[in-house]
Amino acid sequence: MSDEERHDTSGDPELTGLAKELDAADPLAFARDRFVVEDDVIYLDGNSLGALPKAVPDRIAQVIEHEWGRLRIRSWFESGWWTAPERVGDRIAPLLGAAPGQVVVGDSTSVNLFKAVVAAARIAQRRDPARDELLVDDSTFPTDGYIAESAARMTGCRLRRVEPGDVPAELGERTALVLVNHADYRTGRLHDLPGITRAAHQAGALAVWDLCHSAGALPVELDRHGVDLAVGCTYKYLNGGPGSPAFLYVRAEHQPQFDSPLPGWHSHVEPFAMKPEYEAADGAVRGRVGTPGILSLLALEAALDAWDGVTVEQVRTKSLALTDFFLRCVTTLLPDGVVESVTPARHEERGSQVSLRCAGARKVMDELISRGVVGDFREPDVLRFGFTPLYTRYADALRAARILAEILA
Ligand SMILES: Cc1ncc(COP(=O)(O)O)c(C=O)c1O
Ligand SMILES: Nc1c(O)cccc1C(=O)C[C@H](N)C(=O)O
Repeated sequence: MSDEERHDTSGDPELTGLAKELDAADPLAFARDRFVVEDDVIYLDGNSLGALPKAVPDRIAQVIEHEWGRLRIRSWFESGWWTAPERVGDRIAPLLGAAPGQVVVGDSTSVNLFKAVVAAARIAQRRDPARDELLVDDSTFPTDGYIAESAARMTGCRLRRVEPGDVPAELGERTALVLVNHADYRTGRLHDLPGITRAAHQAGALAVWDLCHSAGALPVELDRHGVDLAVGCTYKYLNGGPGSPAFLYVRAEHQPQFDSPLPGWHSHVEPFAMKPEYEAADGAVRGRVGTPGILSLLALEAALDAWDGVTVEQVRTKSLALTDFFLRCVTTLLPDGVVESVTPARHEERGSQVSLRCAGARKVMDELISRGVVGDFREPDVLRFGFTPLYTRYADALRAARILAEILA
């Protein structure tokens, strides 16, 4: 008898058998070994901070000892530090459905949001000076709203918060841009990126997307859907580490008009000429500002090795299967009515997390964490469980649901 069966106190051996079958047939099972994960902790918080990829510590030790310790200043060019923002951008690009040369990595998501929103407003206003309205997702992660508010003031616009589903109806001839979170951080709802982008274009506006909760979790297909600008963090499903640099996507056709509100010297056409006059470089480089945090950037680059031989389509298939299975376990094992899923059941509307509303959610999450199930609590009453297909097993989903059932029994 296996450990799992011996501990099968749920009275539901069917779920145990199913988890075992699903794990045995999982084409991504091999990827778990690429991460530092323990068998006695179920980590369902990769949508906040991804687990540590095993390739990172050795690579960072080498960068510190050799590139920084010995080569020192020479590493900017001899070790490829200078071009790392574009190089790492091109590593991430296929996961976003972007052709090379459109993604640059550096700064935080908040800073990239600022660049993207101001630059998009400037592009829209250059086409039509009467465009003075920014539409922002009213359920957005707060930083986007704060930044957009400031960007609106800077560009002489006014900000209007609208529900993502209402964006098509709310667009008008004064709309400069819409800014929407692809997946809602609280509920895990996936918004209609192709439809909202299309509607924005039909109204003559630009579409800017925050991909923090979708990059590395599902196919985004930025080029195919005509997205204008996008940003996202790399410390969630891309596992780049705490504070790892964010990415900025500027569609190739907009790059010549991309007028950065933060035109630092790393975005200059001739940075080492050190001229007083600013002249923007071409291409994705234009999205850079100043000296990037090289250790974090190179940690992210090493972390991306965890994707070798893995497609984002495979990740999406497993993510939906994992979240379906977790929801089934929750429905089967928990007493009726103690939790309510606020994550859409329809696959087209679901990101890679399950959020359950529950009375006393904060205390329940504390208890889950003390019993080795790490998710997080989000105001006001949400238990949030993120599923990272590269290292999460179906058996983990089942065990998490069982422990939740024990707590809520
Ligand atoms: C949708 C979204 N945008 C932005 C951020 C954060 O931005 P930053 O990395 O600048 O803190 C987060 C998470 O922290 C997020 O979930
Ligand atoms: N970015 C974070 C941070 O700097 C500290 C703690 C948590 C985070 C997060 O990523 C929060 C996350 N974006 C969320 O969706 O809630």
